[in-house]
Amino acid sequence: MSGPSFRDFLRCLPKCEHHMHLEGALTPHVLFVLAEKNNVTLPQDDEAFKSPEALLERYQRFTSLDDFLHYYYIGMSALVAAADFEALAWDYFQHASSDGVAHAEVFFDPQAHTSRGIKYTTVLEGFDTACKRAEKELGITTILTSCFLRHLPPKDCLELFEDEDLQESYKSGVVRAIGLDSSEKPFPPENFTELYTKAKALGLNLTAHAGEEGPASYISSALHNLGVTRIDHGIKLVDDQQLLEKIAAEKTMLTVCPLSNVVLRCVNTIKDVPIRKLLDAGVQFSINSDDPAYFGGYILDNYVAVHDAFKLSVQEWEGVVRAGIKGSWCDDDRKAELLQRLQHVVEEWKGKLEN
Ligand SMILES: Nc1ncnc2[nH]cnc12
Ligand SMILES: [Zn+2]
Repeated sequence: MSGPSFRDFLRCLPKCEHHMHLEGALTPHVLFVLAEKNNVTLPQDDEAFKSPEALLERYQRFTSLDDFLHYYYIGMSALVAAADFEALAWDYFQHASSDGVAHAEVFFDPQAHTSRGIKYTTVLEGFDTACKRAEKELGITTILTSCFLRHLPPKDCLELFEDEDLQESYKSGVVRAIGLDSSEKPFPPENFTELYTKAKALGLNLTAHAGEEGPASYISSALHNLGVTRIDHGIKLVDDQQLLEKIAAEKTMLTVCPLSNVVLRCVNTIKDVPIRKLLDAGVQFSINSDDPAYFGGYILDNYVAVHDAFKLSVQEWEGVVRAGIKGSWCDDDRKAELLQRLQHVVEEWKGKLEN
């Protein structure tokens, strides 16, 4: 009989997920079911849309971030009713729960829906209902982050940010952060300074994708011009030693997404994700799934892939999970609770894994 595995240990850790796009939980199967229900016509001229199986096979062959985004935006055209958004998010939370996620800070892309005539309030109603259910039934605390699409004109992003429905969602606390995502190059963070200045004035938490495909200078721009308190991806940080030291000293957290980086060809293999370099430099980071339905794995698969490639010790895993808890935007009581749970899990597993 085999003993407990490292995967079991990693599952038991009270993990925080900080980088997950709810629209990225749309599996090919659900996409086809919703397209049929909502009378949405999928592209006829792309063989990949012949069947869910063909689409899944196409997902194994992404060539870049933009190649993925092409499918990601078509996919979400199947989402129409509040119930669709709710079902999508609920499906994610169930996966997150079985992977041992304790706290989830999740992204969504309002412009990808409002641009095709879906009301922001419809999207939010669905996602917020699923978040409340996750808190009640699964004990997962949640934070919603509205992301702005950097390939669109900054003035359009600003206009949507100032829309009455978005402002209401920020002021009521239903949405507590903003982010910046989509095609990274050539859309540098400084294009969005005004948007972030306004979001900061509302007391929102600030983050931005930077240094995924784009250069390390996008990371410093996000920090200096946007005032973000964390960086999504940020793997290009290792190209700038001075910035690496500054981020380590200031304890700015990176939300690293290993399987995503491999599937989108930002790196060749998991071993090329700079996990060891970040650990050695004392940079705080969390490990996340990004778009699990597109990249072949939820959060635990990402943890396991990192473990298989880098063989972190129990103590190192404790440090990664602790950094994720401390870098979360939940309140101090929740953080204290999760830190205590972490200590118990590590105590319990130390003996089991080292014997
Ligand atoms: N990995 C990623 N990078 C940028 N924008 C995204 N939107 C969804 N996933 C993304
Ligand atoms: Zn992302």
